[in-house]
Amino acid sequence: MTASSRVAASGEAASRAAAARASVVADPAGTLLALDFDGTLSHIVDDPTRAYAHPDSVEALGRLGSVLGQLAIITGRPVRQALDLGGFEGRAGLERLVILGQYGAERWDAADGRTSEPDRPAAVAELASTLPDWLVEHGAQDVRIEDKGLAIALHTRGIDPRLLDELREPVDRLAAALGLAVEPGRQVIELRGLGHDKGDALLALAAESGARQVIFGGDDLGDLPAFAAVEQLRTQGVGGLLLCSASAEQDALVARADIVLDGPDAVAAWLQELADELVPA
Ligand SMILES: O=P(O)(O)OC[C@H]1O[C@H](O[C@H]2O[C@H](CO)[C@@H](O)[C@H](O)[C@H]2O)[C@H](O)[C@@H](O)[C@@H]1O
Repeated sequence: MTASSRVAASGEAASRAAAARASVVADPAGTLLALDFDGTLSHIVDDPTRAYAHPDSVEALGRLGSVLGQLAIITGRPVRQALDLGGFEGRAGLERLVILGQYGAERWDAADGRTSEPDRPAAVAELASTLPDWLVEHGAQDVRIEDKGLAIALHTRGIDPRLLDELREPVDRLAAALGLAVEPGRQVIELRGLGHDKGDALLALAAESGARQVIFGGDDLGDLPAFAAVEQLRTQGVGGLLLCSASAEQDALVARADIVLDGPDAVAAWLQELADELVPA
């Protein structure tokens, strides 16, 4: 335990964390480690194109990848962005990394370097063409649009924080009219295709990899379905360890986490400790 990390308050969470960690150490090959990207592996920054993964986390993942059964990044980012910002491609130890992008709609396998992705939904294309005018009509012309192909994110970081709340109802109506899902996050609301989330993505990968224990770490609302997936797996006899990368912006994951870490620096320190334990120098 480092000075920058702390176990969640409840004794139950602490003993679950200790038991899950012992299972991981005893059976690394049966372990799936899956992590969110923004706010967990990378610090939150104003410019989404500059949210690089913490180098200590990437280094630790490279070591863990040689002993754990499966490593995964499960992110709202398109796979290509996660690869560019993470520096994962071609890195030693990450030969079996899987990236599940856009909340599980896209998949990239390091093993063959291939990406599978669905076509852009027609509703997202329609949204893209009407959104600039719609934002002006709603007094939100300063909102920054991030078009991710399968989804469109509306960023309010650096703008009056009340705008996000004010936009919520109109965005809900817009999404319902187009048949899109709304994905709220840290100073962002996304509109994306229906029918998948990080929980579905994690459950499918856990089944595919035959994981006997699953570690998942995240920081934001979009990670809650993955938390629920780990809770579900526990009821089926699969070990589960939930990490929260905590922030002043979002506390929804704290009460459900086994270990609460003070943001991406503490996540990196936790991964380094696990790598030191599992892969001694
Ligand atoms: O699932 P994630 O990996 O956590 O991705 C969720 C969204 O993250 C990005 O936005 C967030 O990070 C930005 C960079 O630090 C920050 O500027 C923004 O305020 C945050 O909401 C990304 O831009 C989105 O596309 C992701 O879906």
